[in-house]
Amino acid sequence: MTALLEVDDLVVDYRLRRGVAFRALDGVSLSVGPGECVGLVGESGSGKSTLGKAVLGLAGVTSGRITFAGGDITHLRGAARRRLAGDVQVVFQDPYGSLDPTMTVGEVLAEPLVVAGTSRAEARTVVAAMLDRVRLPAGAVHRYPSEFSGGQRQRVAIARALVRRPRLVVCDEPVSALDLTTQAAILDLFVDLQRETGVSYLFVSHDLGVVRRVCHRVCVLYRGKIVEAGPTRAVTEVPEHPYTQRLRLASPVADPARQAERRATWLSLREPA
Ligand SMILES: Nc1ncnc2c1ncn2[C@@H]1O[C@H](COP(=O)(O)OP(=O)(O)OP(=O)(O)O)[C@@H](O)[C@H]1O
Repeated sequence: MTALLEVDDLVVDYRLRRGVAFRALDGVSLSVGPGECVGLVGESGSGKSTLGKAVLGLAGVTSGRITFAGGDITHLRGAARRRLAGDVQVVFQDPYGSLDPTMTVGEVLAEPLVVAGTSRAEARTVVAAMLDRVRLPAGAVHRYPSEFSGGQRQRVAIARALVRRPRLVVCDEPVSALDLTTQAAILDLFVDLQRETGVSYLFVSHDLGVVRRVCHRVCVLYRGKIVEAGPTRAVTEVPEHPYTQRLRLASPVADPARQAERRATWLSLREPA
C-alpha cells in the first residue's frame, strides 16, 4: 500500500533557553496508508502530541521528513499550509481548540466550506448532512458549542474536521476528557466515519484500550523514540517491549476484571447501524 502520510527519521527539538534544547522526538519513522487508522501510544511526555503538531505544521522540525500524498510538507507554512487544511485536519482533546465559542454550530461548520469557495446555500446542505452523520439533531445549527455536553461538543469538532472531506485527521487524545460510556460512543463514531468516508487517522492516545478499539496498527512511543510497532492486537495483547508491557499494566486492558466490565459496557453501548 502506498502511504498517505510518511514520517521519516523525524527529529524535533524544543529550544528551552539560550543554547539549551530538549529533544522531544528522536528519529521517529512511521506511515499511515489510505483508509488506515494508526495509533500512537505512550505515557505523558513521550512525544505523541509533538508528532501530531509536526504533521500539522505546529511544531518546528529539526531534521527528517514528513510527506503527504507524495509531497514534502515538512516545512510547509503560510498559504501552502492553509491549502493543505482541505486534506489534513485535526480533532483535539479539548473541542474548543477548533471551535470558536462565539459562532453557532452552523457557522462553525459552514466557515471552512465557504472559505474553500462553496456557496452558502450548498454549505447549508453539506452541514445538515454532516450533523446527521455525527448524530446531532438538525436544530444544532442554531446553537453554540457551549450549549452542548462534552460528548456532543466533540461530535461538533469531529464534524468540523470532516466537513471538507479531508484524507487524514490527526486525532490528539480526542476522548481523554470524556467519561467511559461517552468515550465508547465517540470511538464508535470514529470507526463508522472511517468506514463510510475512507478517511485515515493518526490516532494519539495514552490508553491502549482506546487505540485497540479504533486502530489497525499501533506505534509505541517512549522518550521520543518508537520502541514497538505492529498490528493492534499483537501490540496490545502480547507486547514485546518492556515499556509497552508496563503501559499495558497501566491500562484497563491488562486487568481481566476491569476488562470484562469495560467490554460489557462498551458492547452494550454500541449504537445500532
Ligand atoms: N513548547 C514546548 N517547549 C518545550 N518543551 C516542550 C514543549 N512542548 C512539549 N515539550 C516537551 O516535550 C516532551 C513531549 O511532549 P508532548 O506534549 O509531545 O508529549 P505527549 O506524549 O503528547 O504528552 P501528553 O500525553 O501529556 O500530552 C515533554 O517532555 C514536554 O515537556
